[in-house]
Amino acid sequence: MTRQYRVVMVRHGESEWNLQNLFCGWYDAKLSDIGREEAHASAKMLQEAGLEFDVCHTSLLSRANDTLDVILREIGQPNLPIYKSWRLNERHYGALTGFNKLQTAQKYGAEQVQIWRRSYDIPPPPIEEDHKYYSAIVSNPKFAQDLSKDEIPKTESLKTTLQRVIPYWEDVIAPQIRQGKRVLIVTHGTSLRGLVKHVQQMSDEAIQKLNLPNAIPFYYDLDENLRAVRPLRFLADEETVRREMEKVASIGK
Ligand SMILES: O=C(O)[C@@H](COP(=O)(O)O)OP(=O)(O)O
Repeated sequence: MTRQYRVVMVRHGESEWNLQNLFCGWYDAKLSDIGREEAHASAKMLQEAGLEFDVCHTSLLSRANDTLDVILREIGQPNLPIYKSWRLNERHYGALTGFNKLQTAQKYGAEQVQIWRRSYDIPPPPIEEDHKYYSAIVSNPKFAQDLSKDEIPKTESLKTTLQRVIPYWEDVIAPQIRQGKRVLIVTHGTSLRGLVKHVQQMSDEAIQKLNLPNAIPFYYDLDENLRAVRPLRFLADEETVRREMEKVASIGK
């Protein structure tokens, strides 16, 4: 019989900067109060689906780390091994970091903003040293262990994000899945879209239309080559998923 594996993924709960509709990227925004509640709700969905884990993966950013902590406590697995990597960080939003998405659309046009947000390979303009949030990002001590200041990206598209996410999947996550470990990944919109594209072998065009909601877990059943045997499945009803996806797709209020 062909061996099948499962992997579960969750985008973090709403962050303070999601709430304010700001481009966030590598800025270390905290979870909002709603985001924390969403993390609890997410844990409940995992529990109701009877899912348990052996190991989990997250980025170096608080919004993903704190969502994972809430989930693990709530599902009664607070002591699971947690792997944290910069490779799972959100895409770097370059010079757009800290700007309001709607105001940016009013300035540059909604079409341009959607190109920056969702195109496969067109990155936002790079962040410059005099940018308000440049120092907060390059001086974040969490990044210093793995990256020199010069190695921290200045901007990233989905394509360049994938170039760092996929080696992590192949070298760290995939071997654990093959060993039969039940893996949970809690990270960000773009790093997850990179994983989805890879696992589901989506085209550069198709992935541009996918908007991942905050804190609704989804899973893949994988074949022996760790490719999805069917599209991702969310642990929420279709109407909720559709509504939450639309919220993410919109440039916002
Ligand atoms: O960086 C950001 O602003 C959001 C994604 O924003 P969009 O690409 O959906 O505009 O990332 P996340 O909240 O998943 O960490």
